Amino acid sequence: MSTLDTARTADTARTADTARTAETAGTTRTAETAETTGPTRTASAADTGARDGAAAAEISGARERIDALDARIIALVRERMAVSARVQQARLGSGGRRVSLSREMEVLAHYRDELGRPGTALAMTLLELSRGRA
Ligand SMILES: O=C(O)C(=O)C[C@]1(C(=O)O)C=C[C@@H](O)C=C1
Repeated sequence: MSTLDTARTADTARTADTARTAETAGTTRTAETAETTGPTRTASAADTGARDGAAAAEISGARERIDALDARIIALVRERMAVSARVQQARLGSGGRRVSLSREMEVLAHYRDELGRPGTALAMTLLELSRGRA
């Protein structure tokens, strides 16, 4: 099995797991419930940088949502890498090249138009990951 195949198999399993986890987090755990459903303790001011308990609880809840969003983003990045690998294999298998510079310019322009200059950097990182040279 090639490295890409192995990566894809792992990706598929991880994507499904992460999607389920994110879904559960999104539907059952909100900023309001996070502090009461936490494992053993509520957020302290020291953990969050907040100066009172209410702010600490709000920050703690928001951080749980951010963690859930990050898990979904990472799953999507892995899914993107798997789809990109298929495109590259199809092109290489037909005698073409791994890289399509004109398509990369389109992807970069899309992210720049949506997110500005940092969007270009983000797209470059995604392309680097997707080309398998990270
Ligand atoms: O769209 C393609 O032709 C791809 O190969 C996918 C992709 C990408 O990840 O977006 C990856 C490599 C190419 O250089 C261009 C784009």
